[in-house]
Amino acid sequence: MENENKKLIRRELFHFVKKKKFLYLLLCFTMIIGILLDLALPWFMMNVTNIAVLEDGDRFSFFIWVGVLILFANFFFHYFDVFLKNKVASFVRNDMRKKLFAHSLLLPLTYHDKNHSGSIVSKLTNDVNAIGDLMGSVFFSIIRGPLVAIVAFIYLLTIHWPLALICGLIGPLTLCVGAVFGKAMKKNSILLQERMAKAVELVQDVLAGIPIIRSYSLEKTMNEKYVNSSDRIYEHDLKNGKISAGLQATSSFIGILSFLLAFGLGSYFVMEESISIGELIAFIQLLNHIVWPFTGLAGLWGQMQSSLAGAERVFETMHEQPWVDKFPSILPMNQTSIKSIEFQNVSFAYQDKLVIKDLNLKIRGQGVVALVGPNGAGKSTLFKLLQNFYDYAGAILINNRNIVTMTPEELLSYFSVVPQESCLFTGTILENINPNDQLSMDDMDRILEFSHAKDLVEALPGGLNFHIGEKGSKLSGGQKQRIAIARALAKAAPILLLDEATSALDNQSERNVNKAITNLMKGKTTFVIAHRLSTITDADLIVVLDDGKVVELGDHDQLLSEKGLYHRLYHAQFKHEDELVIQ
Ligand SMILES: Nc1ncnc2c1ncn2[C@@H]1O[C@H](COP(=O)(O)OP(=O)(O)OP(=O)(O)O)[C@@H](O)[C@H]1O
Repeated sequence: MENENKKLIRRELFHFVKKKKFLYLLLCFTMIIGILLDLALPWFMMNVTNIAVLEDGDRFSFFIWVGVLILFANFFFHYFDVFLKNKVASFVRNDMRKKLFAHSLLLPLTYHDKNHSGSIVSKLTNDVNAIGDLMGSVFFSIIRGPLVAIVAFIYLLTIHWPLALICGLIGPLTLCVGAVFGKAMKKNSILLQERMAKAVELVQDVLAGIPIIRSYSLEKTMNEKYVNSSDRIYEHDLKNGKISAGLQATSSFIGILSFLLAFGLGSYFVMEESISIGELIAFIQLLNHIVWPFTGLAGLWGQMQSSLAGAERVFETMHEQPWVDKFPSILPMNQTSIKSIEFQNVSFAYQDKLVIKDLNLKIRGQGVVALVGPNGAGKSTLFKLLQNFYDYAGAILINNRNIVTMTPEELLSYFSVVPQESCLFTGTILENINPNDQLSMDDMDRILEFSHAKDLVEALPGGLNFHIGEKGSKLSGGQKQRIAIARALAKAAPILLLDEATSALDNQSERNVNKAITNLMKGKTTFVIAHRLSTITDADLIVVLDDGKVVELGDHDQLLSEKGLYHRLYHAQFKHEDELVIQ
């Protein structure tokens, strides 16, 4: 299974190679030229030394020009090599980022329920960057090192094969060292990335809740959590440092050992006159290309493995089945009038927890339907099921059509939603009310008037172009809610889903917004989740939910006279309000 997974990831990564094959071919070309230039230097040193020993002035001046040529060619190809690798890496990062973000937007709510949003942030940053490095410099360095070593070894054989064979033993030795350290580095790098992802999740949680942190004096606790998280990162960082130090020290040991060996034996062969001084210099220079690629390979191998682990995390998300295959188109205006909405034996569980239990409910025509019930009864869940955000057992029908037979565009065009928390986006008021730029300024004017947000918008600097800050942080709770109501009005759908929509408003605003909502509700079907039962006494139908089931149904007076759960909830609330007044 794990191997299958690895194969799949390699195939995914290979897609990039196919997509950018011209760039990869160019990089292969610059790599080969780079290798030849690496080997040209020892060849140059050998010749210049031999010429100097022979005092051959004519050939010396020729080799000076060869040296200049090698120098500039090296500069030129080095520049292109690094530039092209960075270009590939940037392309891969950009491509992955865009695909991952788009895919995240299409993932079902079940995915977001199970995974912290910080994990997607971390995949979009750390993991995507690591994949970019892998597909650029790391990939080529891993190929280049052994290639250089093989070519250098062949060259060594041509200079003096017995010495080459003795020194060539260094290659497998460095490979073993690399394998040992590389394995340790891989394990630690994967843990390091996981720790970093956890730290991002924590930072995101904390920054989103700064006001609460302040109110509850949670600074110390949160700081301790972050310190703890950062210390875990530090531990793995330090361990990477230790492994890297061990690797470098051992590499250096083997490197120096090989030089001493080559120098000692080489000098002996020079005395025996089976090798020239120039050849000995070239030999030692070439040894570099055998020792360092293998020792460097260990670090690169570790880096590659941790990048592959990042790729695994990214592709895991990319392979999650999306809710819809492509972005739904901009929702059409839906003028359909609602004749009926029906829940038929609907059951639903979040993971293992059964939340809606064989629920049956039929609503006919337009009007206001209030959903009431204790916390956790399943009211908000019904809103989500109505929009088909989760799979469930049973059937939900709108105008006698099962909602699962509708396209997402068709289904969602039925609803305007005002959530409990207004859920505004960083940007201007205009961008929040009219995100798809569908409305004319006249429409906007009407909507602002209708939602009693006109005065509020006019009082803000820049009016509709006022920047509301992160999630509307520059607006009061009531102001945010009025903008959210205006956004719902702008959609003008036939079913309104109001989740405690007026809970954040002051009395005056609530009156204004209620007037707007009353206007809007005409000819529509409105579901209201209300905890303050005083706000829904006029509802056409009150549905009392308890533990995922409909336990009572009727209007306010009927339900009070039944003296059931609604009666208890209503009187408990009023008793509580009376107590508050008496105090
Ligand atoms: N995303 C989720 N994952 C797992 N369980 C959830 C999720 N959302 C809600 N629940 C659980 O489902 C149950 C019903 O939640 P729901 O939000 O529908 O209740 P509610 O009636 O709207 O409650 P409240 O009045 O407190 O807003 C609760 O027990 C809740 O813990």
